[in-house]
Amino acid sequence: MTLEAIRYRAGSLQVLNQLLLPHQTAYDEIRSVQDAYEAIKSMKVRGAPAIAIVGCLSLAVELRAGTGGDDPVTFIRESLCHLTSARPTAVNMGRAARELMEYAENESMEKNSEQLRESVIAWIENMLARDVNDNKKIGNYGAQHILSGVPRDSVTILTHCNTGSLATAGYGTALGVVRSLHALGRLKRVYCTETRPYNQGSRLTAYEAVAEGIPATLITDSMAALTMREMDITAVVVGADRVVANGDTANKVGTYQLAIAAKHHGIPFYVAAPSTSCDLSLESGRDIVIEVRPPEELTSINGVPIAAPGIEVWNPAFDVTPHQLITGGIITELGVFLPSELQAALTGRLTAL
Ligand SMILES: CSC[C@@H](O)[C@@H](O)C(=O)COP(=O)(O)O
Repeated sequence: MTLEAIRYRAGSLQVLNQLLLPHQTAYDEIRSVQDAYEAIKSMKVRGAPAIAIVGCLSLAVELRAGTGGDDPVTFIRESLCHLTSARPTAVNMGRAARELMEYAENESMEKNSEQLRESVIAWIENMLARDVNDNKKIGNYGAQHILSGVPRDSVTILTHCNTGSLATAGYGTALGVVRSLHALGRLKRVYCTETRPYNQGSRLTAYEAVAEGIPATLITDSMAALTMREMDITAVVVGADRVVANGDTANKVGTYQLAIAAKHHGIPFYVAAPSTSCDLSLESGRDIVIEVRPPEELTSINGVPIAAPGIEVWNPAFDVTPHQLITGGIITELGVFLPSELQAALTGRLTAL
């Protein structure tokens, strides 16, 4: 079974409503940029690559319907600016916006509005295939790197949040590495953290693992250090929302404490992310804007209150793992790099932000 989180046919876009998973499989129609903005903000769609792809595809849908009239460039600029503001930490939407705007402006110099629309739509549609291809390369590089470090037949991975088909155009990043290990017959088991407060691990990663027959065990976030000590974890592999020039990485809150625990237990800690999640314009993780989400995500589950009424809440959605703790490496579609190697490896390959 292949999970299809994003359904796109020319002019029509549907997203799997991840707020309803794992109990209901329902697709929501995205007819406009505003629909996409709301789906991203409310986390019907989430995961750094998927946010950018759905945002841009919604623009393609509107362009195909003729929105923007004789001045598509202005419409594209305003739409991309709006979409980028939905969730600030992941860099992918901002990067896609920058690249697409540059492309649209260049195209507008020699094409009429209709031709410009067509070429911008084609650029956007290409994002889907590119992301899946990149993820498969990440899966392959990551699996080989992890296996090269161990004499064993099979490995045990611990992962966090959801970084699979539901967070990308398909296959996934950190979960893509797990998929590749499984396809090679070398995965003994993956431990997935529940990932409070939004439960991407228990609702989404567990759903993907069960659907595909990947041997997986769910743990609460507070069991991670114990699992590392007791369950012979070979490597911790997580995704990223933004990897900056020195290798510091913003990812789902809880990643930082996993990296500290992995270091304590001598377990290699990997970040798996496409180069589109890297941002060489920021020098260190201190410069990353961390999204703070509504208190209700902590105080209730599916509308049912679980916390003492009146308690104050702090709900940062992400944390930053310092590069010193990323001991295994950063797995990209271009290869696996130590944090200290990343900037040189990507310079000239990424457009400036
Ligand atoms: C391939 S997804 C990588 C990251 O975006 C993922 O680990 C993560 O932090 C997702 O956070 P979310 O808040 O669910 O969008």
